Amino acid sequence: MTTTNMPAPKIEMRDLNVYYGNFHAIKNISMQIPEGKVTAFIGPSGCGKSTLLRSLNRMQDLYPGQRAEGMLRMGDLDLLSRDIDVTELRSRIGMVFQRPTPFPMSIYENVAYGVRLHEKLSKSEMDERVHWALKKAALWDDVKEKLQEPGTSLSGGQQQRLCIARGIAVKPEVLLLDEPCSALDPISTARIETLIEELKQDYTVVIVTHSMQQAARISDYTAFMYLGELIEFGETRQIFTRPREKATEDYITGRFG
Ligand SMILES: Nc1ncnc2c1ncn2[C@@H]1O[C@H](COP(=O)(O)OP(=O)(O)OP(=O)(O)O)[C@@H](O)[C@H]1O
Repeated sequence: MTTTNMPAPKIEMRDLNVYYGNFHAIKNISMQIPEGKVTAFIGPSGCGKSTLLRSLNRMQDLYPGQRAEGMLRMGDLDLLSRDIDVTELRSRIGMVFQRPTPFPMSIYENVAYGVRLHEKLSKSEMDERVHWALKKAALWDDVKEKLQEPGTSLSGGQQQRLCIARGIAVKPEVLLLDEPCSALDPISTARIETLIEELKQDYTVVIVTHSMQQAARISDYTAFMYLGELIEFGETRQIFTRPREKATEDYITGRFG
């Protein structure tokens, strides 16, 4: 499914199907995720948003019995290939989860850990990278005096920003966010939303959200899913003001079901 005047695609999928055993979770989805924009996946619980998101960086491989078929590419890279190096892939397509998941190590190490897996940096280069990522994640001022304290000592909102810092420290091309604000208070949510707006200058962002307001505020493109199908995909402004499908309209106006 494409829309007019769409920016260049970063990730393309065609007739993508994902199964858990016999259960058909993602049904024939075709979509182009635009580069340098924020794309939101919305839809009622169980429609397949997280499954689709996890398929993009093969986090879905961790779910037993799952399989994916169809076409899914980032440039020339076949994202469904058996031969893909998933560790390398996840450094190019990073992910932040619903609940903040800091590693049981210091704030500094939380950010440096992933970088060490992929790059050989000197101590000063690593210090610079950690500083850069924490600043970009709007966390530096909160933690600059206590980088050696455990990541788990931070508040929930700070932990989520730490996870975003960890995600961007490896300089991915795409950042996947699976309901990143669902465990956060409104102030932390607002900070993360501002951060996402800034991140799209450097990254392609895909976010799963249950909040219509959040999708409308921060995304450029929106995909509405229902029962594993992509019902409508387009510019967020169009989806929220002139949806083409009745189901989309019912969902965004809260009349669904
Ligand atoms: N590990 C699994 N094994 C079997 N079925 C699963 C598994 N994970 C998800 N499913 C099923 O796949 C479908 C899509 O689930 P998914 O979590 O992707 O939906 P979602 O739209 O992200 O839901 P929510 O908004 O509630 O998080 C659901 O019917 C769900 O029950």
